[in-house]
Amino acid sequence: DYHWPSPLIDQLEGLLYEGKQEGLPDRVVDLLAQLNGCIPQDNNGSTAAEWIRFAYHDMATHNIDDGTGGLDNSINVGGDLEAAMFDFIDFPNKYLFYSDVTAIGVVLATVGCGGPVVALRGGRIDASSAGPPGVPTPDQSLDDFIESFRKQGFTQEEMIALVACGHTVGGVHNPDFPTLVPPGNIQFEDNIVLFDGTPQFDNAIVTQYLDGTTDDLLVIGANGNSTLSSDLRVFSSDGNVTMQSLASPENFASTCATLLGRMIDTVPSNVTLTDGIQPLPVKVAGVQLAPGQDDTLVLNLTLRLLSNTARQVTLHWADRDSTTCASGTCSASPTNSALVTTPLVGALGLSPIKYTFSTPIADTSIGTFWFEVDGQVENNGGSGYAIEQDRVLFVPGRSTLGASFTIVAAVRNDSVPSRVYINPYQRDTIVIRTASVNLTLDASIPPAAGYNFYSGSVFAQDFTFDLFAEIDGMIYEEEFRDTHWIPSEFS
Ligand code: HEM
Repeated sequence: DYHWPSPLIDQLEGLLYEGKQEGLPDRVVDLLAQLNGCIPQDNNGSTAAEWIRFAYHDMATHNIDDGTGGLDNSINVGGDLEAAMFDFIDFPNKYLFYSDVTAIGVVLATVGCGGPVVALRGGRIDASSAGPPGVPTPDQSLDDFIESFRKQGFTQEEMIALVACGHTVGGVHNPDFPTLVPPGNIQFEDNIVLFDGTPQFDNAIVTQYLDGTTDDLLVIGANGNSTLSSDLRVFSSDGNVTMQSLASPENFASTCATLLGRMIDTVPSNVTLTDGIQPLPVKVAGVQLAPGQDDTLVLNLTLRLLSNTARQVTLHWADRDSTTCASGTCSASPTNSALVTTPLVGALGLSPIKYTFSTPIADTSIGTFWFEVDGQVENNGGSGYAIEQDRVLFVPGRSTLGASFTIVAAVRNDSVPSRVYINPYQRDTIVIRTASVNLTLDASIPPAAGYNFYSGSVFAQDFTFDLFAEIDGMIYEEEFRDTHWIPSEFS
């Protein structure tokens, strides 16, 4: 029973399977670019390692005895140093909680570094208060580690494996552990010593430990001092039985997929996660109806199919106020198609194709659309895909970003709105909801296709937004528009 995906699943699925960037912090988006997030930048570590460690630290507040804590973003409320990952408290956008974004970070970091596919569920809820301290520190005893991991829900063997899975990426940084790592000599660089000889997510952390070639400073310590040798205490705690089993790359990959999955699914007992998020077989995104450059409306959208074989794809639509197109006689072909390639779809053996449509609509307006794929109708389970309203529309083709930051909206000219405005969500390394911005009638753009144009300036370059018009006491809305749709800037 498939409908338009819910915003949450749409967001998570879109990010996972398409590399869609809507509304997500650049630090997540970084992970989408193959390996960019995996290779340490200068000597400052890698984004992938940061996410995996951050997620573990957030989750480490879980207490299996009373069901409290877990992956709930309490790390950002508690003022932990790690909070630099999201350095203010706000929602990335109105659909996603930070803790789901953190879970995505783990999935993308792992697969982006060549590791296994960790299953993702959605539905985490961000905490509003700090959790108890729970993160192990390297000077603690083995008994303390075993008790910490028991509280987090892991056995001793699972502890050994989970630490190995985490410490296959990243390393020890000079500013944090100056007794282990000397300072670098380049300004603004940390100096980092990787836990193993490869930045990738592989079992070199295990094999180098077993064969005695490890550079892991949490194993070898510094100057014969083993106070901070937590990895040594953990890895050797069962006589190396677990580490030996992880010397098999296949076992390492499958164990890490399971344990990292459990790590990100560790949530307070009152939170219920969704089922595992799978790629939708048919996915429609970026739907935008808007007046074009002449006197017609243009429908823009993308259709993503999972199959990697090129298909015959046709878009059909039915008009909003008449029946001229009702039987599907109004149709168009894609203007473009492209393979979707991300580390995740690659690891899953998928190579989806995304079809782009940009179609002038000769008739008044449209109400629904659907597709024909190799002669088969794809109509969203029978209902078609609805254009909910056409009274207020974002006009990417007339909006400009850069010097003027102008967002243009079209409002049907059979009414006068009392207010047209947007709520922007700025996307940077952080994502922040900024104040509403009013759009006012813009006389410099002549009316077209039955619409008047409204515009307003936003002092941000890169954001998503919701667009509203108040007309005769009703509020009409276009949700989740994206400055990336503005062709002059982002084509
Ligand atoms: C006994 C438990 C653990 C201890 C004592 C421990 C300790 C440490 C220490 C001292 C560092 C170096 C941090 C720095 O220099 O800033 C580190 C880094 C790291 N830890 Fe752990 N850790 C433990 C468990 C875990 C677990 C379970 C994970 C995830 C599954 C994990 C993931 C990481 C990652 C990815 C880094 C590298 C971060 C970077 O390079 O920026 N750790 N850990």
